[in-house]
Amino acid sequence: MTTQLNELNAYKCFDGWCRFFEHDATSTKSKMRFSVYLPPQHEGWQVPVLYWLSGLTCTEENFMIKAGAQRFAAEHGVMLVVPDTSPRGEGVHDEPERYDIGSGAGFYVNATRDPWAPNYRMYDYVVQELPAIIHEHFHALPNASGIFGHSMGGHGALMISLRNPGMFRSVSAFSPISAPSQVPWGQDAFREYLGNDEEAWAQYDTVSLLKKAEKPLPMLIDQGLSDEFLKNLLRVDLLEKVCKERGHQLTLNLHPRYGHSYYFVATFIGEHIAYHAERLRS
Ligand SMILES: N[C@@H](CCC(=O)N[C@@H](CS)C(=O)NCC(=O)O)C(=O)O
Repeated sequence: MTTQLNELNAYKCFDGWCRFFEHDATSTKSKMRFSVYLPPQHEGWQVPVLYWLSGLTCTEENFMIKAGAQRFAAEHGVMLVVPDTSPRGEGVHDEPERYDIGSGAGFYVNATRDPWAPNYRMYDYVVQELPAIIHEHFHALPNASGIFGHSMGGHGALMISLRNPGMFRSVSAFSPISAPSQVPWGQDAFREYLGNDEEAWAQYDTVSLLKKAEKPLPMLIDQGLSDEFLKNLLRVDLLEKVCKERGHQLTLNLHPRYGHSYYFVATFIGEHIAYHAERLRS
C-alpha cells in the first residue's frame, strides 16, 4: 500500500536534507507528522536508519532543531527518523491542561481504554507503520536499523527494542523513564491508556521486560546527575539493578551537573550516533 506523504518543509543541512512530512496514518486514524534527516550518502546509496523517539511535550521538530544531530548523521551516513510523540488534530482526544497525558504524551503504547483507544496507538505506528513508510519512500538499508530516544522516548526505544528482538541492531537512550509502572509519569499515563491491568503495564515497562528478557541488545544510556526528574521519575537505578541481576549488557554513563534538557542531549548525541553507526554498518 502506498502512503501519500505531504512534504511540509525541506532544509538543506550538512550536505543532506532535513525534511518534514504529514500523512494519514492507519494505525492512529489521524494525521501524523514525522521528520527525517537524509545524509548526503542517501543521494546514491541505501543508508542505515536510526529512529529517534522524543520526550514529553515534543513534536517531530524539537530533536531536529535542538540536538545538533545532523552533523554526526552526515558524517556517519545514517538516516534519522523522528516521529511526533502522539496523534493530534481533529477528533483526537486531548486533555489540554495536562502535559503528560494526551497530545505530546503518547508513551509509545497502544491504548486500550476510551477515549484514547481509537487514536493513541503509537506502538503500532512506530513498530509497523512508520518503518514501512520509510522503506517505501527512502533509500533505507534493509536490516540496518537502530533506535534511541530521550526520557519518554528513551522508555519507548528500550521497550520497543525489547519487545521486538531482531528488529533493531542497536539501542540507546538519554535519561529514560526506566520503570514507568513504578513512577507517577508512567502510572498516570498507563492508568489512562491501559486501565488498571498491571499485566498490560508490564508489557510496556523496560524494567519488567528486562526481568524476563533473554539476551537483549546491549544498552547505552547517558544520564545527567543534576536532572530534576532522575530520582522520582526516571529511576535509572532500577534499570541498572535488573541488568546486574540478570547479566544484561549496560553501559551507563552518569554525568555530574548535566540536567534533563536538550543541552544535555546535544552534548552527547555525537557519541550515540557513532555507537549506532558502528553497529549498523558492520
Ligand atoms: N514539565 C516539563 C516536562 C517536559 C520536558 O521536560 N520535556 C522534555 C522531554 S521529557 C523535552 O524534551 N521538552 C521539549 C524541549 O526541551 O524541547 C515541561 O513541560 O517543561
